Amino acid sequence: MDEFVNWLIENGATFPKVKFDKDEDGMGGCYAVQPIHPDEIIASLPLKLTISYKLAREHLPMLDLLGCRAVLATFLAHERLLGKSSFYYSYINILPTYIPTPLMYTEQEMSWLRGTNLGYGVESRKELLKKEFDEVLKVVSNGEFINVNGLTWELYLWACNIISSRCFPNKLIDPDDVEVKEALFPLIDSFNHKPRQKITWEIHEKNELRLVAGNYIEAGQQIYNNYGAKSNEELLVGYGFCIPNNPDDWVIIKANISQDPQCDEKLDLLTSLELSELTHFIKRDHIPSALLSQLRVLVMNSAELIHFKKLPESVDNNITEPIGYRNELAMLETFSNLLKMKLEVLLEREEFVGIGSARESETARNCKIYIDGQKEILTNALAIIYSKELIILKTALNDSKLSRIPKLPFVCNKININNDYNNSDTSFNDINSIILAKDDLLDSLLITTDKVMKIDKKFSRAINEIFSKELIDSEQDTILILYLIYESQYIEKSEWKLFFEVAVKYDDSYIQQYEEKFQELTDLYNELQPLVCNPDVKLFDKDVFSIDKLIWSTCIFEICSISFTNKNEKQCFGIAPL
Ligand SMILES: C[S@@+](CC[C@H](N)C(=O)[O-])C[C@H]1O[C@@H](n2cnc3c(N)ncnc32)[C@H](O)[C@@H]1O
Repeated sequence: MDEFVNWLIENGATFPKVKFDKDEDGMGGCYAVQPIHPDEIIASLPLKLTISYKLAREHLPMLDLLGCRAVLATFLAHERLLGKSSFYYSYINILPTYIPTPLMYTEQEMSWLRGTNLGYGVESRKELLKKEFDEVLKVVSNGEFINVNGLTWELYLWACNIISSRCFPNKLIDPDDVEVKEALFPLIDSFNHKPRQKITWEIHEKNELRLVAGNYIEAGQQIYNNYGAKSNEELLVGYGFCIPNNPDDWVIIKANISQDPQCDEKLDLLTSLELSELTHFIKRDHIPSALLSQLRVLVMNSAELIHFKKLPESVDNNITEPIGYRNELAMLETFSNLLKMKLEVLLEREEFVGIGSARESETARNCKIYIDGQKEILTNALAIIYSKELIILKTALNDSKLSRIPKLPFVCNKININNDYNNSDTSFNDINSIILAKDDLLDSLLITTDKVMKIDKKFSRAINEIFSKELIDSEQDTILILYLIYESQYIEKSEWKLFFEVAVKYDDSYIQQYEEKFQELTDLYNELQPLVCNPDVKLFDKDVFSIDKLIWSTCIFEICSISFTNKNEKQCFGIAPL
């Protein structure tokens, strides 16, 4: 370390109140030897000591066609091979020889990341680097500048890890730099990271990089840098460590639309709404509103899609707000299922087995911090979504009690949601009680097979005659389609009188499109007709169960139904009657 300090001082670096030391775990860092005041320069480095991309390229012109990282990594590896004859020897000599990023993990260590986002990405990242290294080798083997035999994959990987764990943006010294490039600043890279630490990096008179304190630092305290608002995933990949309860942590969520039969149409709509970015970052207390907006489009049924696209570009089609109860409930259900799936994979992981060495226990510690953070963010997000679901269900029930039934299809009807909806917090801590409350509200609001079979004995008897017990579960959609026809005969007495009044009058271009499904529905009609009109079953008289009625009820079902998971984890269908 002394040699490094001398090299810095000889070359004009200043850091009068800084001492290099190790903490109780042996990690190197910088400590204040005297109090440091806000705005005081902690350290300054003459830019001639920078290892920049530009410098590396000047020394390695044969790598012209390769990217920034490849050039910088090759330069660093080359300087390390030069040993004492390198100008940077004193600096390279203090660099860690092992940086615990997942790129260096053994198979056993990698197994601890199984099921996480990182677990999927590391191998492909390594392959990419290996290809890049092969390219470098191909190019340098023709020149004399580089000690090709010494340039091993292990050395190249080390250089890549040094760059990811110590680099600063090249933009600092080259503001016109349009690409994202990196540069190494000896000394300035000796400070450890603390999230939200107040500190600034300043270029002085184009020849000096200064680290300036943002707050008071007592003598003896560690002086921290701020590597930026980095998640644990970024910190682990780039730097090989994680921060417990990292306030800048996130979980990455990618909306998957490829299976949707209306994928192209929805992607076009998302593009026109400037919502085509499918990758989102969920934070501890924040779900990006763009993700909710995007999911509203992705869960649209055909009727909602057609009607939404027809709306004039006005406040009416503001997708940043709920566009209808069905759509919103479907969106929240889809989102909560996505979160649950991600969470379950993490909860089902095996515990960290096979920890032997100190290195392994350090890796396991970091992996655990990362995974615990992911679990916590997912659980919080789930709680936020459930609380939104409760609000929307309560509002819907209230509207239904006040007979505020809008026109079909239920899309872009103004929903009066209070401000809590967008600011829903996670102040409750018992997720199970919220699931039960949600289930009760869903049960009160929706028309489900369980419910109609309970309240209508005649219908229930007939359905039990037609369908076996197992089929009643798997054919919930058919049963509800039959129920729509059945109940439309008794509108006056119906519990959902207002809904049926609106539904029987529904006849617009959308229902006409259903004529295209005529053949498919005729087949269904021919299959059902002998069963439902059977005099022993007595569900329908022959004249009631017509093909037109089946077209109408199938259409209403598709417009109004949602699929949801009840408290017993059973997948159910329900008709949202508003
Ligand atoms: C730019 S260096 C910082 C100074 C460093 N300790 C060194 O090796 O000179 C970045 C490395 O320091 C360590 N580091 C920085 N901040 C840390 C933190 N808050 N917790 C744990 N390790 C940290 C990590 O190993 C990281 O790869």
